[in-house]
Amino acid sequence: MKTPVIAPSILSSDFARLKEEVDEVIRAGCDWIHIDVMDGHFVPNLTLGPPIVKALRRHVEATLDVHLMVECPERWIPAFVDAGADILTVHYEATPHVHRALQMIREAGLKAGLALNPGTPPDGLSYLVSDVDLVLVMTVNPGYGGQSLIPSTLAKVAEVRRMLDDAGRQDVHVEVDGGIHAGTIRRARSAGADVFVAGSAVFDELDRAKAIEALRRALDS
Ligand SMILES: O=C(CO)[C@@H](O)[C@H](O)COP(=O)(O)O
Ligand SMILES: [Co+2]
Repeated sequence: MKTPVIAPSILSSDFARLKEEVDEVIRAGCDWIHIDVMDGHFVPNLTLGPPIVKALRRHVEATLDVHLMVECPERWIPAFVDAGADILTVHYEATPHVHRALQMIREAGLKAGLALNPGTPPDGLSYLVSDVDLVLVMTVNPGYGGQSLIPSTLAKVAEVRRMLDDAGRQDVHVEVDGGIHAGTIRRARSAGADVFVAGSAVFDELDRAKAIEALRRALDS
């Protein structure tokens, strides 16, 4: 089983103090930072773009795990590559050319992620198992932090892990995203996830190191 990774999502951080916020979770031992890019079309919220990723890249060594909740993500891949993203995850539902989008990410030398909304069956993954380095299973409907995990998505986590292992892709990360906190992380781990996005569970707390430690303890419980 892959070593668990906690990836704090900056969506719930104080954007006016972003560098300090990110430094704080890195000091607490996190080496992935989850960055939610929303365009107000694919999801009903608007967040940030390549300049913020570029600014963070100048200051942090952490893995920048960029979650593109945007229509036609293939249009944005070059800009986020130039900005310094390490992982670019595109939504299966966001383009008719998802295979091409994944190819573009890899051709640029980055890790390619495929995201599945709660209502999307994992069947399409069977045609893409060779083209992904990460599968992000949305455990909430995308667009906002602080939502509750949708229990039915955990069966999909297990199905995705099984599909990847059956295809000999044990190397591919399975990331869960949305509603992950000390009360849900263990179930997500048991279902087969190894990367755990945590936004409000970390940044809504005053003591982030304590919040991250609580997630780690819950993982081991
Ligand atoms: O992509 C998204 C939301 O669309 C997530 O990355 C959220 O940022 C997770 O927030 P929490 O549910 O952990 O508060
Ligand atoms: Co996300």
